[in-house]
Amino acid sequence: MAHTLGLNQYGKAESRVVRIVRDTQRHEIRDLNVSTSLRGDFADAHISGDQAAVLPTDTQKNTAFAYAKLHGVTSPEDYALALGGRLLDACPAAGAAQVRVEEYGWDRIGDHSFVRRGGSVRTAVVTAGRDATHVLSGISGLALLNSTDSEFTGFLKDEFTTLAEADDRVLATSLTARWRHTDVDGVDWNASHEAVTATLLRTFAGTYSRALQETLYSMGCAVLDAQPGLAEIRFSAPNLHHFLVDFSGFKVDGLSNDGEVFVASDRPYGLIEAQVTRDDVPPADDAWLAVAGFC
Ligand SMILES: O=c1[nH]c(=O)c2[nH]c(=O)[nH]c2[nH]1
Repeated sequence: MAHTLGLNQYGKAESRVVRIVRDTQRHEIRDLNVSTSLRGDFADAHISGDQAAVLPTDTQKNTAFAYAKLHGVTSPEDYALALGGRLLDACPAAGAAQVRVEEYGWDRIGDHSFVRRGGSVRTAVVTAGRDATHVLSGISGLALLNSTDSEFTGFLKDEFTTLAEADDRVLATSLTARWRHTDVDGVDWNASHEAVTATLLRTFAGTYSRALQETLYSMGCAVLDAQPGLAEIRFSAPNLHHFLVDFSGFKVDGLSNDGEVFVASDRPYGLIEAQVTRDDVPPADDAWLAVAGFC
């Protein structure tokens, strides 16, 4: 039976390219999800298995990261035009290079601190009992990122440890937090939620971090200090790793990566969870019963 190769294209999907511009104290961030596809005369790759015309998807991905530095990212369109042009030049068999970009927006909360636009969800859990009523307010999916002032060093090492000490890294999380109110009468719930969220953002942005653990504890202390009506706060914080892309193998003169281009990894992730309580307030296990996960 005769067969014909029909439409085909190939490329690397969903490279999570994070570009930080850190020429001054005030950093800029562009956070992209980049997919590339090449189309053209790739019949040999499919039919006879000859890959001579194929620019590997791995190379397409590397180019996407390299171009975040070499060309820069002033807009998804401009970056995609540059990357598409380069891929077409690099692969003579291609008749077209398609670059699809999704950009995640971040709003500034400090010189090197950002909160992801949209996405977070406000939560409330009320447990109305015969003797007491408990209110947990909260937020989930609050994505925060510091592009410097974060380190992770001095940790315990054993024969399986390969992690390098990092004295300047990206710290990013998608925070879930719940906080328990001591009093439930006469509370301006909206104002309270706004104030706690503002303290969380301000403390995340303003705290030098030696670990996400330390950052969470600082955020918890700051919230309890600012809000006398709160008994405790609990956090569940994935450590959303941003790995520095290694440009050292690329044959491009002068191309270095000084904390400017990262690959954002979604899994696996560290999961850092902590509770901070006010010393003089009794616990209320009822309030947390059947709240999923750590909080
Ligand atoms: O802030 C961090 N805390 C950890 O416990 C940890 N573990 C790890 O590998 N990286 C990090 N980062």
